[in-house]
Amino acid sequence: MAFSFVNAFLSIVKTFAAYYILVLIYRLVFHPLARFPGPTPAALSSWYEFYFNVVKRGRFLWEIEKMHEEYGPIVRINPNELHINDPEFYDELYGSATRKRDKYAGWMMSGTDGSSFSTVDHDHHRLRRSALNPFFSKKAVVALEPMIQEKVDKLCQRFSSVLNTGEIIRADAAFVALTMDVISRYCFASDDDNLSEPDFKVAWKETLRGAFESGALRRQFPWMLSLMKMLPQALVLKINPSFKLMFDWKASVEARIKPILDRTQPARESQDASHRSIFYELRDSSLPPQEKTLERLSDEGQIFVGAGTETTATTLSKVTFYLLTNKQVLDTLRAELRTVMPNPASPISVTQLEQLLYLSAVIAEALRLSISVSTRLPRIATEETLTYKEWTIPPGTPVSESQYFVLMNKDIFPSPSTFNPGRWLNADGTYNHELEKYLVNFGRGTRQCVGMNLANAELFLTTARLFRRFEMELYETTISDIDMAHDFFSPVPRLDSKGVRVKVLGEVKE
Ligand code: HEM
Repeated sequence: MAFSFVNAFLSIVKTFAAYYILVLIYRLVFHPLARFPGPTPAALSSWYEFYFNVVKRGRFLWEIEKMHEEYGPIVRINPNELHINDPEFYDELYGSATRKRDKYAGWMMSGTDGSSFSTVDHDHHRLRRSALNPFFSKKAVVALEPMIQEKVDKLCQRFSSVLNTGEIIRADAAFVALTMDVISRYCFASDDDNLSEPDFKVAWKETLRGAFESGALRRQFPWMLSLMKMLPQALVLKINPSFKLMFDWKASVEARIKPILDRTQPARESQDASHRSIFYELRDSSLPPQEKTLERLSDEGQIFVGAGTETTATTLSKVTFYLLTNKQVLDTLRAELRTVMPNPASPISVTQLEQLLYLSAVIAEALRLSISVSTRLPRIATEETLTYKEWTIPPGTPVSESQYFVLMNKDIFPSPSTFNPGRWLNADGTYNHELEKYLVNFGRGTRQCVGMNLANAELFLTTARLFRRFEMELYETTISDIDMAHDFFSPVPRLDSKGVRVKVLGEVKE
């Protein structure tokens, strides 16, 4: 009996080995992507990417960079995907309302299938997105401004409260608290007031980071998510405790949306306010019932909380670091701010601030260096055959670009690692609008960031009000605390960084 069991086992192993060898031969010789350039190990197996993204933790981006250096602007980065490094091809790849692009299901492993962000099909995405667009128009964000101002007031109070105390503020965590409170209030009409937490609830930053990082693991084992959903949570956590972060995130959003759908929320706090809260409006919208379930809206909510916080907060951390290490830039900025804010605490609106060219240049440059969404963003052209230079791309192939390669392109942005707001201004002092085409942080095409106007409002108001009012210096913070060392979807600096820390020295005199 034992003997036949061993034989059976060996036969299974041999069959699998033979099958796998055939798969490898197919990928290398007969696959539609076989003629595309790239390293053989990447063409053979997705374990190549797994090694760099999971074992080495978010390092595949730099492997892709090396591939482009060796093989040119189009490379096969794994058995099924192509990556292009060409800023001029960006708009073509990301399509438009009429040039349809699906997302790549094999890439969308965020566990939020119901969100607009994770919606694979172009047309289905249009339906979901059309329900969200009105909340993020310029007009809607202007209506939201009093609430954003209130949150920036609170941020300033926290900075003011440590004056003369010697206490250090963890600015990166403060910015996550700010953006988290803003988006939560807008989505759910309530927030956790993270800005009042002594440590700005820095654990949230870790939660988001952990959830983003685990995406690479889920992409390698796509069955993992379905299995996780079937098993009791306690068991999943025993097997892999790192999923706790994702569960916490999901649970916290569900806990906010359920009472809205059940209509058990005590009062619609923002009912009479100038703005509408997103999830109340989605509940009452004309979306079909299957688009209004707790599960689908929780997925949407999870993405709002994730996408609307770390991205903007990272840019504010960059602003802080670069202004505090470039006195001349800070002085020039303050001189410009004085023209619209005669006193450090003068009231100011986003519309007024957006007229300031130097402030606009500082924010554009901080955004550029933020590489906000560092991961590649694959798309599939569904109704046309994409061609790139002499290459005809086989229909159905996921093709991506990465904003990192555009934002750090030395032909477009000479000395790309240098913080130089001046590059956004022409010699005659006007704004260099030609460069804006390459500021791709918010993405392009129909999937472009829905929260762009909100993010800009947060960036302009926070930068102006904080730096017009406070004299600050960095505390034990170096470039390695903000420079991307890992790509976990969003950029992450060295893992033992203690964040961007500042000392508030005083209030600006005039
Ligand atoms: C500096 C700040 C921000 C940057 C750089 C940024 C960047 C991006 C990018 C690149 C995408 C497209 C991802 C893709 O192609 O798959 C995106 C999508 C999205 N962003 Fe932002 N984002 C920022 C702030 C925000 C804010 C404040 C919100 C809050 C509402 C937000 C909500 C979203 C949502 C919901 C999506 C998915 C949109 C869709 O697929 O239709 N983002 N963002």
